[in-house]
Amino acid sequence: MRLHRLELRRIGLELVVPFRTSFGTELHRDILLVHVTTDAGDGWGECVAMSAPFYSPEFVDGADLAIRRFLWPMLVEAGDIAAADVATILEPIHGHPMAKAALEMAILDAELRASGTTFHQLLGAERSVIPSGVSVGIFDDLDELLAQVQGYVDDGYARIKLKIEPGWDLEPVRLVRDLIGPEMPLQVDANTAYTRTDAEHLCRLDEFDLLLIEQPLPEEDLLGHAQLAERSSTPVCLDESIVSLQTAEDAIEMGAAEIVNIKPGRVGGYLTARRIHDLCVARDVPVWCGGMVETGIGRAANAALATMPGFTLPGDISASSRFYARDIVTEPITVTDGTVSVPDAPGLGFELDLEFLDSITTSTDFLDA
Ligand SMILES: CC(=O)N[C@@H](Cc1ccc2ccccc2c1)C(=O)O
Ligand SMILES: [Mg+2]
Repeated sequence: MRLHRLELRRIGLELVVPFRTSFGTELHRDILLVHVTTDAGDGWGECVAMSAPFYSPEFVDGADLAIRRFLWPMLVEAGDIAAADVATILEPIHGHPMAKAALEMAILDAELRASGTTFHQLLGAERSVIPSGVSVGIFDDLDELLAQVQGYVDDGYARIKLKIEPGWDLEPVRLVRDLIGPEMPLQVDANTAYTRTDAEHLCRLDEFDLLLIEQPLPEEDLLGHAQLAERSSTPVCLDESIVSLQTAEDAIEMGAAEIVNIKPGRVGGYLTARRIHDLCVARDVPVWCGGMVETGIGRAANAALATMPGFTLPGDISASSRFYARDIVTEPITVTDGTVSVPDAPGLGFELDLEFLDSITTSTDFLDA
């Protein structure tokens, strides 16, 4: 297809509850959406970069500039392209996976809509519902945490994930395990907050029968994660460390990743995410779909991806209402009996509520091919 125009649209959304992790507290999302117009129709993508580089090196203003200065001109220069070509065309640019993923997403959405295909049909997936997990932040006090967790249990989520950090780990996990009982799946996510010297302390989480411990150490520390995996009976799962197919392969080879959290934005796009899924299936490594507090655009695409067979663990594809009072799509994602129904609209699986979208738009800019 031939690219005609790119719209860079920034929107602002308040979170229904502050979302606190080991790297900070989010109250508001400043989100970059990309809208591509082509000779075959148009498509939308969502950039999952946060406002500041506390989760990974990218941030929304940087992604915006990388798209304007480098990524969009390279795609235009390439002429007649398909979504499957985007990652290769953008290969010369180091990093910026979330910016790249947003553009690939928009082109993929346009391609799928033009052919009347849904994303999960393209992926060849059999499932039409997926188990839904929820990510629970850090709170000022334990009572608030337990009230929030009880609410999600009542909502019927299939799995609880707790954010932890030094000073907020063993006790909250113990209390939540007592609250939800021994059967309910429970896992933790440290977002790189610990160091290798915390290994013995982290092994004390083994008593709570967790599904996994997610990214306890810094993203560069594959060896440290492999050493922890040796000592801990709780499987080690990587998130921030897995930035490409290569790092996924190396992490698995080193024993640093017993489970992988797949996030299309973090690895440069949905098509690379699919390849990482295929690698993990070949290596018998369970995967699940992580979340980046997406709008219904990313949420729909993630739900389709999570229908693939290797996604054997509940992901962080929660209901839109977990984070937002109102979503920008006409069919917000909802959770019923612990599952999300995979959207079956053509394209990535959403239609935009353009009136609401316009009401929360903070800037719009157009780049012609
Ligand atoms: C659902 C979940 O825990 N996501 C990330 C961390 C995270 C947390 C907060 C965020 C706020 C704004 C944008 C991205 C964010 C990502 C994770 O798995 O590590
Ligand atoms: Mg994580």
